[in-house]
Amino acid sequence: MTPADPWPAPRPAGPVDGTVRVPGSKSLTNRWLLLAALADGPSTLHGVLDSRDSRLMLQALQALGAQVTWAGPDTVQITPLPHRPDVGSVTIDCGLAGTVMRFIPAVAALTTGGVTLDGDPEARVRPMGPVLRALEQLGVRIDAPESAGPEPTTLPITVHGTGEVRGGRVEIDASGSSQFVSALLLAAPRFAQGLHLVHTGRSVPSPEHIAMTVSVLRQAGVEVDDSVPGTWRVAPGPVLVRETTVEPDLSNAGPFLAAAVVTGGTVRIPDWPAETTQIGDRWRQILPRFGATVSFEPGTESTGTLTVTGSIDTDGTPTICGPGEIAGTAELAPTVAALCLLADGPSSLTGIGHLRGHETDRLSALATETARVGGAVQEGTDRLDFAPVSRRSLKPEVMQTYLDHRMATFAAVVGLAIPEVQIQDVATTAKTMPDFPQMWTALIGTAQPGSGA
Ligand SMILES: O=C(O)C1=C[C@@H](OP(=O)(O)O)[C@@H](O)[C@H](O)C1
Ligand SMILES: C=C(OP(=O)(O)O)C(=O)O
Repeated sequence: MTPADPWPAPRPAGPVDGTVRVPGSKSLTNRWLLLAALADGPSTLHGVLDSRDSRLMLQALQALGAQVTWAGPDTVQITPLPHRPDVGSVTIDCGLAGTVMRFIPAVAALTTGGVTLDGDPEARVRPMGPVLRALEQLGVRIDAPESAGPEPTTLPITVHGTGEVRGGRVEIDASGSSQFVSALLLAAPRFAQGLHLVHTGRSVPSPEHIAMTVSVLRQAGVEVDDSVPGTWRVAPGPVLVRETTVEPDLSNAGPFLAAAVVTGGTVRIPDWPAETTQIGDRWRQILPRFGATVSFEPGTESTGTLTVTGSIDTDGTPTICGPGEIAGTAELAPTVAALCLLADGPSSLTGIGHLRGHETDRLSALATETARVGGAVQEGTDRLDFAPVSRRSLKPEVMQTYLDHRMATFAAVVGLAIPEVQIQDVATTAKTMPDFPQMWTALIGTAQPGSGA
């Protein structure tokens, strides 16, 4: 069902009390799909996310010669790319998916033909230079329209694969995105000499996502040495996926957990992995800083239920502590920012400059939307500093989402505390969570009248 546009953000009648099953992780889905396409035999993946980004990844891998069958709503069977497939001249739509536009060029280099990658207009400003320069250092020819100059840094590009990538040592500056590193590591077992990747810049953002890449490669039997900080060595060799299950998306669990904090209610997320490389596991440390109680109850051997309960004042009003400084939240930043906007004390999100290269310039978008509803924030080059304002002074507005799924969920969390907020283009959440409007409405519907948000 197409949601209304603008969409009236549901307002809870009191504290929410619900259990939310979140779909598969975007980052794990797209890594497993890619590895299955490079594997030595067919694979079956369970818990696969069905969203715009994962469909784009599947279509890209199919264009490069993989065979894909949906065997259930979240189960996909994949027959890998043949050896050196001749794909002719193909165009791949990357949409606005960082994982597709950054991860696919190295896979395209393993085919023969001309593979053109393009995407949404907003994708054409997302940085990709370091991935392209690295592939060139490894002997891959890449070209782009003349207007892009001799060293293209953005879409559209064409990869002219020869069916083989030499591999070996390569240096890149990955301070703009961890995806530059992940992109090269994921295809590296199929490079003739494997890969010795050295990062030369400032720190790499989202280190959790690189740890995730290393972890999935190891689970697929690939030898990876990450013992030297800023350096990764991947041995050439077979990729063995066979059968695996994707964990739920803990980043996308964030807005639902935040609803417990904002309303002083309780939200449970089942199937939470006991151990994970997902950055969303940091909710366990982040949410207590806003006054919430977080508990984990083991269920199966490897998963349990995460429960978050927001804090309530003596007079029954939900309270959100000002957490002070929170560093390096990466893709969690928009949800954390919504809590900072509503918090009773000051807070700063630091080390998030690279969010300017996400689906939109998220620092600027978060600052603009915070100010739109009457929140107080200062935008720095790589930080946001929030000052507390009274909830009563916040204004109902139509919040803009900039084609960014996490700006839509940011607005939904803010909309819990301000009557009559509307969200422009909530459907943009289809990038990673197509059912968000229904799931959100169902959770907010669990709120019972009483002390309210
Ligand atoms: O590899 C991945 O799956 C991702 C890496 C991160 O990118 P950045 O390092 O650009 O933040 C993250 O923010 C993005 O949502 C997904
Ligand atoms: C930055 C994000 O996505 P992408 O994979 O497109 O980089 C995100 O989901 O927050």
